[in-house]
Amino acid sequence: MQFKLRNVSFAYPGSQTTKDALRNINLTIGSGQFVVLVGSNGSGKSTLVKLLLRLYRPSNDLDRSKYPAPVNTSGELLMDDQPLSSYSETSLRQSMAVLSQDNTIYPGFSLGENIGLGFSPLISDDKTLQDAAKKAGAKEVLERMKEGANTVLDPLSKFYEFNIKQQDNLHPLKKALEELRRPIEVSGGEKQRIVAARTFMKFNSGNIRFLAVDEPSSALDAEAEEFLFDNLLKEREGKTIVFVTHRFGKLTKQADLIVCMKEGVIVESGTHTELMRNDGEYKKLYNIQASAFYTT
Ligand SMILES: Nc1ncnc2c1ncn2[C@@H]1O[C@H](COP(=O)(O)OP(=O)(O)OP(=O)(O)O)[C@@H](O)[C@H]1O
Repeated sequence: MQFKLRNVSFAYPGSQTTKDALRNINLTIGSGQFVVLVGSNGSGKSTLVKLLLRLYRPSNDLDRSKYPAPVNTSGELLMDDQPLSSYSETSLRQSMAVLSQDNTIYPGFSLGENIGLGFSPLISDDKTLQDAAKKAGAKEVLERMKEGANTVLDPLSKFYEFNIKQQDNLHPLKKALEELRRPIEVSGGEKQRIVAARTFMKFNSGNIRFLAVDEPSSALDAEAEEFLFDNLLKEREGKTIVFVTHRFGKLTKQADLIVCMKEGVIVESGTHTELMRNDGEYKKLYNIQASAFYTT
């Protein structure tokens, strides 16, 4: 999947900020390229990813008969040389996968189903579920639970008590009720692993041509993060991948293209070696992180 952005500017509807979230973005992402977006907080990385996923659109790219034009947005966004807006929502959702900071576990579904929803035709296929869980580091989470993949964190059930006196703590049904009401808690990092497994499950459709990864690892420990990122890159097989990260080093060194953003504009782009030769923003950010590991 190839993307071309031509003079794309974008402001969030109703935004109170003085500058647009993206300004005059010109960028080509080649088919099968691994692109890493870096830059300081608020520089527009997530907004750019949301435009590629068509969660928002620049106004020239909209069918104006259907949408009122939002202010301050303009430009052209092409996917495989056609306006992104010309593709059906369904075909886009089927060909794109996203892993973001959102770690929603759907209530009423078991952990296994939460993973399986990534590709519902195989939701009951235990081997595929376990494989997806393993690649995301979620296997240990399932193994830790008494009921494994059948664990439901929030069953969305209501329980009523009749004829059990409040003060009768010895009543056997009272104890059973308390057990039923107790929510099952998992940590933020464990939730992120389950959600990541859902993305690996989605790859089973065989239709994914674009993967967007937007800082999904804020709650993961360093080992889990490296394991997840390595496994995501193993799924590359011709997919175009755009990765948003604040961590420099391993990922940026492997990238075909690093796009460095600041205050809504692209300030530099190139490979790690090229950008380290420039005395620009990327080198500055890289050196700040690297200095934390220097010995004094
Ligand atoms: N939903 C929104 N409504 C209004 N303004 C928004 C919204 N989301 C982001 N912004 C603004 O758009 C700008 C770009 O935000 P964006 O989230 O794209 O930055 P980012 O580079 O991904 O930041 P971070 O590294 O902190 O995740 C910021 O000024 C931000 O405040």
